[in-house]
Amino acid sequence: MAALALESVTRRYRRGGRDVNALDDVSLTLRRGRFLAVMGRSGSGKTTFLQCAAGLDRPTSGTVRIGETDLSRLGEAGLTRLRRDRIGFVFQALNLVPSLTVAENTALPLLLGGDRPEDPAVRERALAVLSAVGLADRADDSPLTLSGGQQQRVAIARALVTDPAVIFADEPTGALDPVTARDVLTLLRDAVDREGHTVVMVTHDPVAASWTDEAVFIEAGRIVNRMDRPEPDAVARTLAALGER
Ligand SMILES: Nc1ncnc2c1ncn2[C@@H]1O[C@H](COP(=O)(O)OP(=O)(O)OP(=O)(O)O)[C@@H](O)[C@H]1O
Repeated sequence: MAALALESVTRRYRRGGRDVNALDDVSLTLRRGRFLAVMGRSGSGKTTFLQCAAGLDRPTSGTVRIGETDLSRLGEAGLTRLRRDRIGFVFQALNLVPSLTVAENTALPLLLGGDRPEDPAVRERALAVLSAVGLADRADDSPLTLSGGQQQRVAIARALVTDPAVIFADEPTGALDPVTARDVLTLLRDAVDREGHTVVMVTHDPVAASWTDEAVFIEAGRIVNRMDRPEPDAVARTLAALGER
């Protein structure tokens, strides 16, 4: 079964007195255990794609499914629960809470879901995912004492903690140096290969895209190209060609 399926998804905005299709009739199916890159120039619709696919925004028309759940059938409370329990988010802005420890930040989706902080299973789960990202020894530190790359690893641990159906990452390496970016991409790749997770990553970077199984290229809200096993040079050429269309 598909982890994520979009069918004819359109998201229309009204801007300056006219309608703009930020997403225009997009269909896409992603199997479980796959790593997808979403690429395109600035303003092409990548963020809108991610927001519609992750239940942060509602399409004007079309359907989005996470597993068997049709998002359009969920009310606001149902969507909030789905985002908390079945989706993992990794953003460029790290969104860690400075007053909580690394372990508490990691466990946050569980705590928001009603698990009790003193429940030993909660800490155990947080430590398990922190050790998967190599940070178990920093569990009781403040995130403020971590480097940017380490903070991004905590964000990945937090995205993994609920064992979500899909992890959405928006430019997760955008603010990192190439070596640290490589560490973060290795973790996402491992989450797919070892744990069978499904990851959707928005990126501008052809090297980051080359860590994925498949890239889709968006232009003016439409998927205009797809590539299996993307290689950096081929991705860079395809991106450059988008600019020339
Ligand atoms: N809330 C909004 N109201 C009106 N227009 C919007 C809104 N959000 C996005 N758009 C428009 O939709 C189009 C796609 O925007 P989107 O943010 O999805 O692009 P993007 O590919 O993520 O860009 P970037 O790489 O710069 O983040 C743009 O033309 C943008 O101006």
